Formats: sequence, C-alpha cells, structure tokens
Amino acid sequence: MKIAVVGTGYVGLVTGTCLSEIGHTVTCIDIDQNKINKMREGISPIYEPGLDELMKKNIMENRLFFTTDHNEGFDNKDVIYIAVGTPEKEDGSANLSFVEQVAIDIATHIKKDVIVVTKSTVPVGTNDWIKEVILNNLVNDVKVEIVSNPEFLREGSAIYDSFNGDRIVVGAENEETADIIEEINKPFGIPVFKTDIRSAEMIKYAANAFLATKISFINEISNICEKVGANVEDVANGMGQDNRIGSQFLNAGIGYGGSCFPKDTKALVQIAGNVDYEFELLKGVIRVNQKQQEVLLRKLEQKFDNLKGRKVAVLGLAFKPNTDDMREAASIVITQYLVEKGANVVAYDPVAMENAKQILDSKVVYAASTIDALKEADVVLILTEWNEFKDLDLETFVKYMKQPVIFDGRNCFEPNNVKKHHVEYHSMGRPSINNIQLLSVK
Ligand SMILES: NC(=O)C1=CN([C@@H]2O[C@H](COP(=O)(O)OP(=O)(O)OC[C@H]3O[C@@H](n4cnc5c(N)ncnc54)[C@H](O)[C@@H]3O)[C@@H](O)[C@H]2O)C=CC1
Ligand SMILES: O=C(O)[C@H]1O[C@H](OP(=O)(O)OP(=O)(O)OC[C@H]2O[C@@H](n3ccc(=O)[nH]c3=O)[C@H](O)[C@@H]2O)[C@H](O)[C@@H](O)[C@@H]1O
Repeated sequence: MKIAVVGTGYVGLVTGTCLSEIGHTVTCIDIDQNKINKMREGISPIYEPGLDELMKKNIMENRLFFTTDHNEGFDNKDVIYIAVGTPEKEDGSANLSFVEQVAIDIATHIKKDVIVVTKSTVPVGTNDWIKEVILNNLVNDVKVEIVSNPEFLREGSAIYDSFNGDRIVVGAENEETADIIEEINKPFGIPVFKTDIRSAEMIKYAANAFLATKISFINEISNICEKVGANVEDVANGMGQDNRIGSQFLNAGIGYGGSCFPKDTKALVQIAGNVDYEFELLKGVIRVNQKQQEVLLRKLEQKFDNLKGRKVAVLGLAFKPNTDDMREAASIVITQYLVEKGANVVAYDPVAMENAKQILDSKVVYAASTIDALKEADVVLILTEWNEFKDLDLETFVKYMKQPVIFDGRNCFEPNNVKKHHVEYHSMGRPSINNIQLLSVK
C-alpha cells in the first residue's frame, strides 16, 4: 500500500516507520522543515530507543520518505493517516485546530479516492466532522472514507508496542474499509478489533482514563499505607495477582504525567460534560493526581523547616524513564516549588535536560552526572526511575552528599537493602528508614 502520514510527533513518526518496516511505502509529512531535514538523514527528533536504526534501515531500502510538501506527500496515496497533536485547551477540551488544518490540506490536494485514518486522539464525533470538513473543501471529484484507528503505544517502548500491542482498534464506516485497514496491519500479527467509529474514538479515552484511574487508586492506597504501617508494593502485588485486577499500572509514585493521561482525562470530563454528564469518578482521579505530584514536597516540609540556601539534588526530570519528554512531568511542579522556597536546585536527567531547560525555572542548575548533582547536597529527590538511578550503590549517597537524606518518589530501592546503609530514606507507601543522626535537620 502507498501511505501518507501527516504529523511526525511520537505517533506519526513511529507509525510511519513501523508501517514501512512491514513493507508499505510511506511518506511522512510535517510542516516543520528542520524536523523533516533531520528525519531524512535518519535522525529522530525525539528520543525513542530503536527508532533511529529502524528509520535509517527503511530510508535506505526506499520505503520511508519525508517531506513538507503536501502535493508530493499525498500524491498517489491509497491511505492517509492523521497523526497531528490534539493538545489541551484552557478549558480542558481538545484543540482540534491542527486536525482541521490537515483535513483542509487533504481536501485541497488529493486527486484520487483515499481512506483517511485518524491516529490522533480525538473526541467522540470528530471523525464524522473530519469527513464533513474534507467534503466541504474538496477540490477534485474523489471519494473519501474515514476510519478511527486510535494509537496505544507508550513513549519509551513505542517500537516494541507497535509490534506487540494487545489489539488494534479499527472503527470504520463499513466492513470493506475496515477490512482494508486490517489487511494493512496484518504483518504486525496483532488482533484487530473492529467496531463503529464513535466506539473506537471512545475506546481510546476510556482506556487512558481507566489506566489513570488505576494509578490514582494505588496512589491513594499508598498514602493510606503510610499512615497504617502497610507496604504498598506488597499490597499492589497481592491485589495484582487477582487476574480480574491485573498487576500492571499499580506502581505508586508521584502521579502520572506525560502528553496523554493528563490531557485525555480532562478531555473526557469535557466530552461527558458536553452531553450533561458529570464524570465524578474521573474528576476525582484528576484531583488525586494533582495532589500526588506534591506529596514528596509535603514530606520534605515535615523534615526541613526551611529550604533556603540548601542544595537539593533532583535525579530524573522526564515524566517517565526512556524518554526525553517533559510534558506534564511532576518535576515541573516540584522544582518550581523548591526554587520558590529559595533552595539551590541541581538537577540531572540522562536525556531530558535539553528539553527541561526550555521549561523549568532558569534558577535550576543542571549537573553533568548523578554524582555531580549529589556532591555536597543536603537532600536528594528521585523523580524518575531511570535504571541508572535504580542501579546506584546506596553508598554513593553516603560518599558524596553532605547528609544522605533521600526522598524517593518512584520506589527505586528495596527497603531491606536500604536498611544496610547509613542513609535516611523516605519512599512512597512504605515505612521510612532512618539509619543516621543528622547534625542540623531544621
Ligand atoms: N505521544 C504519545 O505517546 C501518544 C500520542 N497519542 C495521540 O497522538 C496525537 C499526536 O501526538 P504526538 O505524536 O505526541 O504529537 P506532537 O504534538 O508531538 O507532534 C505533532 C506533529 O504534527 C505536526 N503538524 C502540525 N500540523 C501539521 C500539518 N497541518 N501538517 C503536517 N504536520 C503538522 C507538528 O509539526 C508536529 O511535528 C495526539 O492526539 C496524541 O494524543 C496517542 C498515543 C500515544
Ligand atoms: O495515549 C497515549 O499517549 C499513551 O498514554 C500512555 O503512555 P505514556 O504516557 O507514554 O506512558 P505510561 O507508561 O502509560 O506512563 C504514564 C504516566 O503514568 C505513570 N505511571 C505509570 C504506571 C504506573 O504503575 N504508575 C505510574 O505512576 C508514569 O510514571 C507516567 O508518568 C498509555 O500507556 C499508552 O497506552 C497511550 O497510548
């Protein structure tokens, strides 16, 4: 099949690259000329393990192309994927202006019948509207079919997820169109679930909202565990062994971030509100998450009366490991608070520091390594569970910090191991461990 993918963020670039890897000829279109220039060289503008290699391979084998020119990109294509952003508007609803522009671009450039497949996460009813926009702006006499094909990949494991997903959801206007999309995806070897367009659109929001609910649920259990002396990891383990519950997405921490859960949960509240339904449970999930991003700060306040002039090391800035994405990362709220309290914040992240510099307060200083960040620090906060941090010998904290006080927002260390070291250790939903006498705590 000859395919165009419009938008080369995470979803567009990974989708385009993986579709070319399974044998299709794919042209990725973006309006950002710098990005396109890089991608033509096989360099991904985003950090995603394995992506550069796969891009280079398919470019070399003449299956993967990049352009800013819609004429060239849409020329002679059977299927066009829409993968542009649908960011949050001020009221929480999804901003569809990029999608609308693509619909107009398609209408004004296509010269033959096409199937338009929406990968972007869009509110229920959007695909019908996309078709309307295209038909209202069509220049040539061609037929357009619409398909909702939401994406379920996770950043950091996007390539793996594309080849090992649990299902591919296809919401189509009719069976023939659904069959064509199923055929395109056949080499992935993933079950295809076919449904109507509106149900497919809703599946995406419902899935993300449910996963976010699991996280907020375990985070509240974690907060209660701390008060009643239970261990949230054992609780999650014991719960997760019940197949009806499942063990995934029960890691307590400092809340969910990223480009999707925060925006998609708010958008679903809006979608419900538009039909006069108050999604009370999801509103609670969002509130709990906002509070959870600050839990570590409340713990820090109990420990230190005053942070002014103290060196606070921050390990991990990205919203999760294996990505350089800073969107809605807990580190944004946390470092802002620390800076406002007068702390000297020294941060280190293996890959997200360049992006962080565009977002975090200019008073945040960036270290060249973990050890550089820890040197002479009064306290360290661990905000992202990179392996590099999980693999640290706890003696590193003892050796380099002024006082080895650790606030671990991602439960990187085993309490039984921590007990063997002269550190003070606070984590999430587990008893604190204090093996040191501090000289001047307050
Ligand atoms: N980031 C993720 O892990 C996932 C994202 N999604 C959804 O996929 C959609 C895309 O998300 P991201 O890839 O993160 O987006 P992004 O915002 O990072 O990238 C979008 C790209 O589209 C380009 N663009 C905008 N207007 C254009 C136009 N008219 N023609 C050509 N290119 C244009 C931009 O220059 C940008 O490169 C969103 O709806 C998101 O909710 C779904 C699953 C996973
Ligand atoms: O719609 C999307 O964009 C994507 O959103 C999430 O993927 P992603 O945001 O890349 O990352 P996740 O691994 O889901 O993590 C999201 C956030 O939840 C947090 N999290 C995750 C799992 C957990 O048990 N606990 C927890 O706090 C992570 O630290 C992170 O901040 C979904 O997992 C994907 O299926 C979906 O396609």
